[in-house]
Amino acid sequence: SHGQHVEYLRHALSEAQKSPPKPTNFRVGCVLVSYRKPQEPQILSTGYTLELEGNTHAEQCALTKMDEAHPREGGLPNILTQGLKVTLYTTLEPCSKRLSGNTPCVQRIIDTRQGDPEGGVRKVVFGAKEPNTFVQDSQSCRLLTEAGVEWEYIPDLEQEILAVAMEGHDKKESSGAINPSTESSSGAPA
Ligand SMILES: Nc1nc(=O)c(N)c(NC[C@H](O)[C@H](O)[C@H](O)COP(=O)(O)O)[nH]1
Ligand SMILES: [Zn+2]
Repeated sequence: SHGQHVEYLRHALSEAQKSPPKPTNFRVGCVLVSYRKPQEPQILSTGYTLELEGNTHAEQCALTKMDEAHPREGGLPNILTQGLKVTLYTTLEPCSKRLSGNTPCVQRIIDTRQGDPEGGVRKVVFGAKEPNTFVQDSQSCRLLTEAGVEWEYIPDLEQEILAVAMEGHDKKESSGAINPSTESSSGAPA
């Protein structure tokens, strides 16, 4: 339900807050949730940007941690079985291009579905579109749809999500900022 989606996006946002601010990426949080029991969804894994060693993304960390927690089950396609009915929550739309050239998270999400079309990550819920700071015109949603992965954009927390995501970016004076010297001299309330 919408309320559940917002609840898990808020959980993902609390994960994003753990990420060290950097000007070269966004601070993102991710939560993997199983809806095997629709009335009692279960958190399977969480991740945040740079949580794991290297230049890692939040979704990448949540998926890798899930894989590493089940070392003898032969990889995510076998771990994320269709019975688990997995939804991946991420504060920011998953990437489909990374300036570093590392594997985009959309590819990592699609790769969890090898073989069993009902398995792997079945749905992605995100709380904000990727700002055009690094890459423009994200193809992520089209790629997910083409791969049979449902997705849903829930904008309820978008402003908070973007503020956290861009914490490490230099704060340019926003073009619309009211500069006191341009205020009317009358000082009368506008
Ligand atoms: N969904 C998402 N989760 C993240 O954890 C993260 N950091 C980004 N960020 C997207 C942004 O487009 C890339 O961070 C830049 O393109 C730089 O690429 P690298 O991150 O250095 O590979 N996006
Ligand atoms: Zn990514």
